[in-house]
Amino acid sequence: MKIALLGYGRMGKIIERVAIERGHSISHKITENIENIDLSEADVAIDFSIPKAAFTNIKTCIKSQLPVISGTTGWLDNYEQAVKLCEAENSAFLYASNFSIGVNLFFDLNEKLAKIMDPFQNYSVEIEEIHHLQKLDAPSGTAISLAQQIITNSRKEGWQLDHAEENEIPITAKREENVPGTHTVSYTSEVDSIEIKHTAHSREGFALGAVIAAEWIKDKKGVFSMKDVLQNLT
Ligand SMILES: NC(=O)C1=CN([C@@H]2O[C@H](COP(=O)(O)OP(=O)(O)OC[C@H]3O[C@@H](n4cnc5c(N)ncnc54)[C@H](O)[C@@H]3O)[C@@H](O)[C@H]2O)C=CC1
Ligand SMILES: O=C(O)C1=N[C@H](C(=O)O)C[C@H](O)C1
Repeated sequence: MKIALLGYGRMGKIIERVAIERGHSISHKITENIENIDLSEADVAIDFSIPKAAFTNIKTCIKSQLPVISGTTGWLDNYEQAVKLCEAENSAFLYASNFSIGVNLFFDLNEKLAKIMDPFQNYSVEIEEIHHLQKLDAPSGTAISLAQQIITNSRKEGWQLDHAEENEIPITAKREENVPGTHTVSYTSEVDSIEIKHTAHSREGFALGAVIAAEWIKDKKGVFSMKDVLQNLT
């Protein structure tokens, strides 16, 4: 499979190595605007770029009938538009705030825990994410996914960075040198705390999940999530 890498930074370079190890080749290594680039040689595009470029990259691929997966975070205001365009063009698109298989298992745990905890209103829930100093967006896309899962499975109605109202989930975003990505969901009462935590030890897991998702979407049409990919792995 020939892969167009939209974004060739920290993630793009690791994805290149993982993809080659799995027998694929890289047709494009793109680090700037793709609108005038011929992508016809590629079988699939993997977008790990920057928040302000992701939507244009995704639109360009959808309009060219090039299946595209995106891991770029911080562009989700335009997500619904990408979904509508993909449906209108009968193309293929998958966004995941986190491609790591471990984080997607953690997402399942988070949904289950939110349901279990909801009747116990003496526990307050909060989310903490820690990432490296170069990260452009806050809170992380993964923290937003965790918050949305809790909202769907509890009485919480929204989330806020730092200061949340009673009916909202507070998210704390910390930036520390060389942290690939750590997420904690905690429920605290006066007498105790319950926590679930995912710690990425490197970026390998994100990259492997992205290549697996790209292999999976290659011959499909539609809008997908990592849940669709994982259903077919087990
Ligand atoms: N979903 C997931 O599993 C993960 C998501 N991420 C997200 O992926 C994105 C990229 O992360 P990193 O590789 O660490 O960032 P990075 O800053 O190392 O790389 C970004 C790359 O995008 C390029 N770029 C800039 N404008 C572009 C354009 N118009 N089109 C294509 N490329 C362009 C830059 O030249 C650079 O090569 C971030 O949004 C990050 O939050 C990161 C890790 C895992
Ligand atoms: O920017 C990163 O590095 C990461 N971004 C993603 C996010 O915003 O959740 C995923 C991962 O945590 C690494």
